[in-house]
Amino acid sequence: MTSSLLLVEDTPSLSMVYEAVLKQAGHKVDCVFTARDARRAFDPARHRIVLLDMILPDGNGQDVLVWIKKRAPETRVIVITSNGSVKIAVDAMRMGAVDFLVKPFDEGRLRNAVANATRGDTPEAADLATASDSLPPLEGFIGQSRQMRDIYQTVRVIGRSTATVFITGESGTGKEVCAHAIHAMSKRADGPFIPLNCGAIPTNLLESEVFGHLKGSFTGAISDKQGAAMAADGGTLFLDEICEMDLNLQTKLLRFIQSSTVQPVGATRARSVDVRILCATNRDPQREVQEGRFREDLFYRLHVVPLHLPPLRERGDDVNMIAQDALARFAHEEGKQFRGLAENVQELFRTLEWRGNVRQLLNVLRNVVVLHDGPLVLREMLPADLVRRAQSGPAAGADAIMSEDAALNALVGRRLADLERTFIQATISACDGSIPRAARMLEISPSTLYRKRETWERKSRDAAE
Ligand SMILES: Nc1ncnc2c1ncn2[C@@H]1O[C@H](COP(=O)(O)OP(=O)(O)OP(=O)(O)O)[C@@H](O)[C@H]1O
Repeated sequence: MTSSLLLVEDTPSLSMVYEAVLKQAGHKVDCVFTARDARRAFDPARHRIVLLDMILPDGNGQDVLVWIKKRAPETRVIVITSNGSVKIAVDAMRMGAVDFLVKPFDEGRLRNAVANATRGDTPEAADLATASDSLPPLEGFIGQSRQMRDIYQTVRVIGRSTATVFITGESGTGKEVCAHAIHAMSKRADGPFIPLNCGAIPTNLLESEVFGHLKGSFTGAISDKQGAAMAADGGTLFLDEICEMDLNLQTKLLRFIQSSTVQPVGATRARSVDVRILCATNRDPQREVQEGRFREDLFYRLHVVPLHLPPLRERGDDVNMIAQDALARFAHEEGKQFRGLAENVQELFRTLEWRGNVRQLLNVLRNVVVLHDGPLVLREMLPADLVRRAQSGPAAGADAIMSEDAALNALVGRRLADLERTFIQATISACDGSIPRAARMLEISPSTLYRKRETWERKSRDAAE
């Protein structure tokens, strides 16, 4: 039997265009317009590739996809979705679709998707093999847990779209790493990636950080300033801790998203920009909406594709993979001999709550490396409060807790800058990764803490490169 492509698209004009393009590319095409006809017409022996619109007049395409995959798992289904419904495409990929086309798409994209499906080498076909352990993590991520492999797969799919992504997850779970990975997978990868931490900037300065200002527009505006939105033109703007933005600025952000124009403070005219927005929060955004702290219309505008990063405690042995990598890096930077983690430390790491997640883990290891030497990280080298919190084992024996004198002696001879970093990081750790709480405890402003943390992270990155 000659093979043919089954095209399920209910808009007659679009169906005709797709059919013409595919015929020109040498394919035979059977066209149907409804879910019912798709089920009737589908013949596994004839239709090895199906192009399936997700919105049909008599049902939804997802049900047809499931129906087809049940009968003929080897059939390659390419789904068609409307602009803005990338989440549906992502779900369809999880259900076994090999590729997706977001309307409006051009002829070339249609031909390529079908050609790839015919050869069986769609990027997604490879991604579906993620299920196999072979797919490497995304840049910046370490970990092979099922939860994280799901994240890598989703990021690979949504990276190619232009949709806004709303990343949630506890503090230190890797939301910024994730945003960067989405940017790096996208067509904008050569454009700028501009991260902006809305929580780190005092409220009265945030508007000018986002949208820029003109010289003289307010006291202290001594020269024109380009905001993050303009700097991200042609690339990606990552708004971290978006829920910290006040309602007034949220309104301006909404206008920016709707109009794709930026109006710097003090300017009379708006300028067009082409920016993809990614945002993140460690709060529950729906609750923020319910409690009136976050505009509902902005939330729905941003919440096109939600992505939730699991806490470290749910990622199994990822914790020790990350720890091992960080240990090697920190030991190299500090000129220490550490080679690995003692067995009981690995066990402890697997059972800890890690309220500050990966960042807390990195801080703990940084402290250990600064204060001790290897070859192994031993349980007694860990901060006493961390060991005390552990649920398993005999917890903190009195021996494990250094006396104050011993602790002070261990510090003498170290550089003040290292001590400040170690001390601040230990405080953040003790506050479960919460910068605002740590700032209160240290009696300094959260923005100072954020700035210090960013400088350290940048230095570590530079040293690693
Ligand atoms: N899976 C991972 N593997 C290795 N390093 C990671 C991983 N996830 C996060 N990190 C590192 O942990 C630190 C915190 O990550 P990141 O800043 O992306 O977290 P976040 O969720 O954005 O935090 P916050 O909520 O405080 O803004 C960074 O140094 C990052 O490089």
